[in-house]
Amino acid sequence: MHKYTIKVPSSTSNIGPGFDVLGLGLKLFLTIHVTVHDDERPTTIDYTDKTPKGSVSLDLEENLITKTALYLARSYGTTLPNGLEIMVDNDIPLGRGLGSSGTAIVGGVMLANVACGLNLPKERLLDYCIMVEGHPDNVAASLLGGFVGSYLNEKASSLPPMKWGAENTIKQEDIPYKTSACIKMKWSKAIKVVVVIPKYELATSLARSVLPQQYDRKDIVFNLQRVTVLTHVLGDDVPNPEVIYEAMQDRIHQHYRQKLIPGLPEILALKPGFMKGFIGACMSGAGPTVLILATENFEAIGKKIQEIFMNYKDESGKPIDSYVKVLEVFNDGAVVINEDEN
Ligand SMILES: Nc1ncnc2c1ncn2[C@@H]1O[C@H](COP(=O)(O)OP(=O)(O)OP(=O)(O)O)[C@@H](O)[C@H]1O
Ligand SMILES: N[C@@H](CCO)C(=O)O
Repeated sequence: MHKYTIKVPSSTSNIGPGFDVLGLGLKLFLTIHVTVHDDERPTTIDYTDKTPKGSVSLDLEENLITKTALYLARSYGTTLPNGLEIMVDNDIPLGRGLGSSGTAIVGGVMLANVACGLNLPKERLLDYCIMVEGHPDNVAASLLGGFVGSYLNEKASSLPPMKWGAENTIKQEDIPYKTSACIKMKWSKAIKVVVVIPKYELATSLARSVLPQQYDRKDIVFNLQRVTVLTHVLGDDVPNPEVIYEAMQDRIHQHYRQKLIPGLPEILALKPGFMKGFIGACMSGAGPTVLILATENFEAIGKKIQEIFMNYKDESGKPIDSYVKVLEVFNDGAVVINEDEN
């Protein structure tokens, strides 16, 4: 019997105007403990108490980690072996905009890569992650770590949605190579991330469904200008809050999604100077979590955003409760740690 652990960082994405482009790995992890037994017992997956019972399926064909692993394995003509005892310890809240689905997908490809002895490079694993997730921002940040920008090449963006299950297996040679280009960019050590996480879920699929199919040219140019400037100024050793704040503005997604996140318009309107250390606020991924960039005073800023959320009501008519996390950027991406041979 031997053991190994797969550790995958969560991510935030978009960071304002960088819709489906920008991602940032964060020190909040999905940890997958794998015990490889020497017998042919059926492979199983389970979760620690951090994941509410019933919130995820334990069926290997339904669970996002294991079904992603099966998707990769089957494309290479193999499958997950028997004898695996998988225990998942997840610190990332589901459906909150912290890339939980992206980390599960990355965890799944890393699992198949080790369990099936595929030994594929991360560049190839990313192709599979993008086939599953459909957009590169979260999975690139969780797989590679750090502050990343990605584009999908024409092949990837014109592919039909992938289908689950053995009957829909696609051979690996038919899964496009290099579906995206990813670059890691500098993130200023002076800029910390505060996330305020409402206690309700917002499915990314719903948050994407409210976006328009077409945009005015002026809105596209508005975002292009800002995402270009933003990717540079977030690397400045001495951040300029006024420039970063303006570069964080967006006209592609946040405006259309604010009806799904009560309180968001008031939070997005907060400007540098509203509190010491505050730079700007935006949605984290598809929400409902709010991402705040700040240089100091992190807990106090988070508390103020919590108070704003409390002035609004959720679907049940109750004040919106939330919790605050101050998170460091994680630069190393997903890793496999071999435990001692028993
Ligand atoms: N560790 C996990 N194990 C199994 N399934 C998971 C795991 N993490 C996420 N999922 C699946 O992904 C769903 C959440 O994905 P969704 O894209 O809606 O939100 P998110 O990824 O948390 O937020 P965002 O994509 O905006 O960052 C969960 O409801 C669950 O079905
Ligand atoms: N860019 C994606 C991130 C969600 O994971 C979106 O905003 O829908």
